[in-house]
Amino acid sequence: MSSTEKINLDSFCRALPKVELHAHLNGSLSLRIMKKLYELQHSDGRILMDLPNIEEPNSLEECFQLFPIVHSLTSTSEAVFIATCDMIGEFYDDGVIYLEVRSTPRAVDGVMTKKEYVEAIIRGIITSKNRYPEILVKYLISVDRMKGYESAKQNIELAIEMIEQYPDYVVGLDLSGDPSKGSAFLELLEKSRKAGLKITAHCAEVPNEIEIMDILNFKPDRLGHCTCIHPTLNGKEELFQRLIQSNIPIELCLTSNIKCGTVPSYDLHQFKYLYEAGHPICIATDDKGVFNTSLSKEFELAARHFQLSQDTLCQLTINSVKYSFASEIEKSRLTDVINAFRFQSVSTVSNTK
Ligand SMILES: CNc1ncnc2c1ncn2[C@@H]1O[C@H](COP(=O)(O)O)[C@@H](O)[C@H]1O
Ligand SMILES: [Zn+2]
Repeated sequence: MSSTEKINLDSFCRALPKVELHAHLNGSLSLRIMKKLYELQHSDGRILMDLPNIEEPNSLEECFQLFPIVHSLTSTSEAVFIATCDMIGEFYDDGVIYLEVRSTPRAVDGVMTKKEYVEAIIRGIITSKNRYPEILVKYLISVDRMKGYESAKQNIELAIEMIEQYPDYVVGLDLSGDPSKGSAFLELLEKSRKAGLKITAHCAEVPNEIEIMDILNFKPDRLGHCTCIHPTLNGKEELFQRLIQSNIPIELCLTSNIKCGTVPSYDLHQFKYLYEAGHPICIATDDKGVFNTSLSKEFELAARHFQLSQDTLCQLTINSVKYSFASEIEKSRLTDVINAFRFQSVSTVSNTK
């Protein structure tokens, strides 16, 4: 690729109206936002720990060591609110028109309850509607597989309460957390499905055939990663075929998998096999702060490594709208925005020929 082609792809990916379906709030905080939150703690005289040098992780283990550092900066309702607003602002600046942010309710003794944590995020989303009217934001409440049954139950009950109170904002549930630990709590997730919450589950970030089959049989609305399923990535052909038959849309986060070391190189990412099989997929960031990426960069990487045309990138974004947890009216409006861009960019290309 020549440098002019690279610049063209860069600016196309930035201009493309994008849809982000897999972003963890605390993992998405850039160094700039972390420094701002740190200064805030400092000025309040509430320093919990010094902000260490945040190095990019080289493994899943190193990645999971970073989250407690970020969590120490979002340990009050006010900090969670600011983090939410600023993170939405960064996605907006990157050309994202629809964002589903996910986050695990966290209580801090004597400072914040799980409900206050969730309400701070919702307040952040509502406030951002005025600041950034062109981006529509929804919230998925996360269950951390590592934190045990009681915590999972609390989060799910809270999610059920919140979808009743804030149906425009809280739309789903996310199963996440260190994939090498804990449990998927599928029987609890069933309860939230009955309450109308959509479900997305991290699946197969590490090899675990039994759990992968359990998750596929549970049929979440979407899946995250699905890395160790293809035979070239520590999976098996039967598992891959079972995944393809499920037709469940998969959120793919290229840089996250490379930096966590679960995929050896971009060219060998499961994107290739799923895209070639015509499986429903979407491009997402996972933790744009921790992995120092952006949704535009992820689109650019996918385009470069899998030879995707600009029109295919538009189509992938339109597909993401389809797999989102937005309402049908919202989906129709978002699709119109992307189609308008697609039409305009096609006519610009033909006019310059
Ligand atoms: C890299 N791959 C991943 N796999 C699984 N879970 C992940 C993750 N990246 C992030 N999280 C989950 O998101 C939390 C941070 O955001 P919140 O505090 O919820 O906003 C992490 O503690 C973990 O539970
Ligand atoms: Zn994730």
